[in-house]
Amino acid sequence: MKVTVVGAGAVGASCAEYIAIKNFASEVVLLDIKEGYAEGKAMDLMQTASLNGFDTKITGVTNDYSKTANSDIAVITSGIPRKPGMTREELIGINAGIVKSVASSLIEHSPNVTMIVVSNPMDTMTYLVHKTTNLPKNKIIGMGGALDSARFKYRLAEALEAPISDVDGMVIGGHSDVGMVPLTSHATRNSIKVSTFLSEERLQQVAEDTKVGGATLTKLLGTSAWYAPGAAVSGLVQAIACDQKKIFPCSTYLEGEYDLNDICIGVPVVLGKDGIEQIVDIPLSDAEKAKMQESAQGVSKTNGLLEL
Ligand SMILES: NC(=O)c1ccc[n+]([C@@H]2O[C@H](COP(=O)([O-])OP(=O)(O)OC[C@H]3O[C@@H](n4cnc5c(N)ncnc54)[C@H](O)[C@@H]3O)[C@@H](O)[C@H]2O)c1
Repeated sequence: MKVTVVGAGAVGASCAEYIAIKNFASEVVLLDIKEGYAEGKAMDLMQTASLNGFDTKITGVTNDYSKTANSDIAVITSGIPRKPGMTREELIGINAGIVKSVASSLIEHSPNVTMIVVSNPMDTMTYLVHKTTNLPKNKIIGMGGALDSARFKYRLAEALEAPISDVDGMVIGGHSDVGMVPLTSHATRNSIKVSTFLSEERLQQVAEDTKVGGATLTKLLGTSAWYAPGAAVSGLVQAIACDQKKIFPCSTYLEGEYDLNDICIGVPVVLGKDGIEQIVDIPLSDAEKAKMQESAQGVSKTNGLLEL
């Protein structure tokens, strides 16, 4: 199993590290445009192999796509992250050009690759890959909901004063501060609806804290976060590489599901060896349906800024 990660910055390197530590891939290629940067990150990570007990071979390359040839899975993290006060949508001008050219270079050397898009604004970047490549839709996956759901579970556990392993919940919709739809009515603590333990006001607070989870960290760190994003990507890569058939909310191209068309947005999907193997249409309340439609309008507006 060969995995390429484009962008050896904060998220790319964290993602490569988690993939390696989970020890399911034979090879990870880190690629960056900055001379020597990916080579340095790869060497540093390889020097943790004997300490962390993994055999995955990590190599770093400067913009040499021939070294990525025949990758099974490729992750795109290249591009600029947001700074405090910025929205993800503001990154579109620079990141669209980067994502388009990176996707095309990857496919040139790995025509059967499954692509995971991370660069922001992620739903629009996933749509861009869908519109500008000939990859089938099941092989184009946007990562946002897996991270947002992890943040949701963190906030739920905090409110419940319960261990995170006792909590389950999912965030669908667009990967933006206003577009996320945390499914509070579906969230559970060990199969019991969280509304049994938390007031409606507290649940609303959990949802709001989840939606601004990225912005909260960007303010604290001065740039966007990387540990949880890297871990979330590694979870998707593992589900595909190991044919796990796990359900994650991912951005995928919709053709009528959730009453949406011609858009990539976060919905629950089954991930296995064929990438997105099923889109799971779950019943939503009227309020959740309305939030999903509103979220989709926001994503479509950003998609409208693309020069396709
Ligand atoms: N989808 C999500 O949930 C999520 C979460 C966190 C961050 N992000 C996004 O991921 C992206 C990366 O964030 P980061 O914190 O790792 O940023 P970073 O600046 O640390 O790393 C980005 C890397 O991309 C490289 N790069 C730029 N242009 C390139 C090109 N054409 N080819 C190859 N490499 C190139 C840069 O040299 C840099 O090393 C940002 O757009 C950020 O907003 C998304």
